[in-house]
Amino acid sequence: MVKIIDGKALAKQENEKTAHRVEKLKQKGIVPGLAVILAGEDPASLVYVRNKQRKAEKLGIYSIQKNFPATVDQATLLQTIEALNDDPKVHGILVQEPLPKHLNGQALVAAIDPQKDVDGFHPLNVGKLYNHLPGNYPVACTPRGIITMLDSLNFNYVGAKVAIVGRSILVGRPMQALLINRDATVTMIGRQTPDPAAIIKDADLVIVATGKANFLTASMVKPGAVVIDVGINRTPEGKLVGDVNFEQVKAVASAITPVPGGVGPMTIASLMSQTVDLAEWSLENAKG
Ligand SMILES: Nc1nc(=O)c2c([nH]1)NC[C@@H]1CN(c3ccc(C(=O)N[C@@H](CCC(=O)O)C(=O)O)cc3)C=[N+]21
Repeated sequence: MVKIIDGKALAKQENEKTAHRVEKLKQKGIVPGLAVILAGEDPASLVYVRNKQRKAEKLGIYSIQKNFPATVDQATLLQTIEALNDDPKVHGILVQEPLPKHLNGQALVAAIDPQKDVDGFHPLNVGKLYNHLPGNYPVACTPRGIITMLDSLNFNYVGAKVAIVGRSILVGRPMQALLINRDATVTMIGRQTPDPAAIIKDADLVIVATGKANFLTASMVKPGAVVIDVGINRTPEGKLVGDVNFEQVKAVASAITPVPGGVGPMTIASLMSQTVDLAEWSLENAKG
């Protein structure tokens, strides 16, 4: 029997822990703070940003939103980031993707104080993750949520063969680092990869983040593999679907994430717990 990995239930568990940690911090006089910067009116972004803010408030996290028109210039956003870097009420800052084309997203992320980089996208934090350095630093929220899901299955990383489809800095690359740091053998699949189907068919764990509905079909998957679907696509009828043909693949996989109710809710839960991590770490740093 296939296990459907319930991202909503796991996110609820994590959020309960987060709310409890927020309470403890409040007893020490600290309210964890999250600032979200949004430029433009991408409809999906508006939904995610609203969800993040709602969840933050529900968990007792202080939430600030900085909204700008799509025409906002780079300097204004840099000034906003600098002010948030200096604001002691703010422990986590993120710049919502995608950004309008005229803006330099990398320069914005690099301007965030690495200790407030709640997305884990700052080059310093990416470098720490890639080097598998010890110590506390933020990591990208979607891969972090996927690790929580795999841990809930007691997934055996050591020696596992993993195929990751998609090489973005949001998902594929940090996912690769987290998995190789756990002694998995990871193959990255991009547009130019020869014979991706053969690589996927050999994998014990397949993570798909391509943005193509129905990319992964049953015949591509090794029987008993674990399948994680990071995709979010809207069908012409307005239905939300992932990158995996769920109905087909669930007949072959040993465990699979649904869309919606899989990776998405875990991403938000990870963002919330990482905001609290940053607040806790700032307290430790203040002690010296
Ligand atoms: N700087 C930055 N950080 C991000 O973490 C980030 C981003 N930019 N840009 C866009 C992606 C996407 N993302 C999602 C979060 C939650 C759901 C989510 O909750 N999905 C629900 C369904 C929500 C719906 O109905 O649309 C689900 O899968 O069950 C989805 C996608 C975060 N992202």
